[in-house]
Amino acid sequence: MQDKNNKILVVGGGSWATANIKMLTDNTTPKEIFWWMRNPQTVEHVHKFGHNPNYLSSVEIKVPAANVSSDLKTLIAQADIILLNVPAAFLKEALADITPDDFEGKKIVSAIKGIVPDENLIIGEFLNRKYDMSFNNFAVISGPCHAEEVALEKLSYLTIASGDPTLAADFAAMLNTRYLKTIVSDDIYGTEYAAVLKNIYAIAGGICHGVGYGDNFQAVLISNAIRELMRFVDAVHPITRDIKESAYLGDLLVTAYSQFSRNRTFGNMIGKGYTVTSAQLEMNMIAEGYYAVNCLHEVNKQYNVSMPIVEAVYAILYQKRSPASEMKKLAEQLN
Ligand SMILES: NC(=O)C1=CN([C@@H]2O[C@H](COP(=O)(O)OP(=O)(O)OC[C@H]3O[C@@H](n4cnc5c(N)ncnc54)[C@H](O)[C@@H]3O)[C@@H](O)[C@H]2O)C=CC1
Ligand SMILES: O=C(CO)COP(=O)(O)O
Repeated sequence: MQDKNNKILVVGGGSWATANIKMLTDNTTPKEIFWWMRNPQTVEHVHKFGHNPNYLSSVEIKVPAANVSSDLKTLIAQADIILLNVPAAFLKEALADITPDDFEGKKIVSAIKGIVPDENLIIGEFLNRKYDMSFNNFAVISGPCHAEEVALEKLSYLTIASGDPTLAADFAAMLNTRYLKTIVSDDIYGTEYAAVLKNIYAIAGGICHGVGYGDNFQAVLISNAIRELMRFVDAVHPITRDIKESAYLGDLLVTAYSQFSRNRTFGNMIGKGYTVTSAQLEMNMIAEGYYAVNCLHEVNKQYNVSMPIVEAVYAILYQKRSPASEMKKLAEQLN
């Protein structure tokens, strides 16, 4: 990577941002890392102790204290590449003071797996429409990868998708480590939408578990989910893609089966009878699928793809329908 692109700002203070800081600093390609965290007290804790007190607190933060701050505008001015990593529901709020001029000449990489509420736009589209960002200056990081396993240095694979193959390859080279391998792709839409949908399917899986279905049913649900996902991404962005690749099927599998999955955990609580608010309070982490299903329900009005799993989750979370009876109805439609 040319020197011009070696100043990287990570935006967000959650688990995945912390894991991304670890990957970037464990990788030996020369670079300078900056980190934006919303909360000044958290910044102060990182300055003093070199750990994020709230998420993945065992990870040692090897970023100079002077580069960690809650002043986003100033940090953006210093960076070449901005890695966005706040949940989609809070992205507009995080960027409230940022103008298209602030992003001028910068590359933006999104590690967010969500849709911007109200706008109903995936992150690439949102930045393109609101900040005039070109898809050639944009990349997405996705794939089956839980922050908790990165902290444990368990072998993981990420896909970097961009309109610019050089940006994808250069950013991938900044992440590769002993425990992290990268794959590059040009499918921004498919990669983003697959990541959004798998969160909804993980909620569905969690709800089914919560209401008492077993592993046999879960396997059928997930095999229907990958077909539903394929129908949708093919309708939105019809290019040749192999849905069995890690960024699509792999991401769905990890979220559907891992003990670390936020979305599945959230769904499980809903299935057991928690309200949305009590499940959210109990988690202290964000289940993107909760916000995404509302957006997807809207976006799909334009495409009319058959999405019975998305619709069942929408009915449970937004129309207060009974998880048990919605899942019973859904079960009739699966094969
Ligand atoms: N955790 C993971 O393993 C992975 C997460 N992602 C994606 O990364 C993005 C960030 O998620 P995580 O790091 O998992 O989040 P998290 O659930 O670990 O942390 C929640 C984050 O949301 C912030 N937050 C909570 N309430 C807020 C509010 N009212 N206003 C502004 N910010 C608020 C918190 O400060 C924290 O940074 C999501 O889009 C997620 O889908 C992607 C791959 C893996
Ligand atoms: O996207 C993720 C893993 O690839 C994280 O989301 P979950 O925690 O819901 O699985």
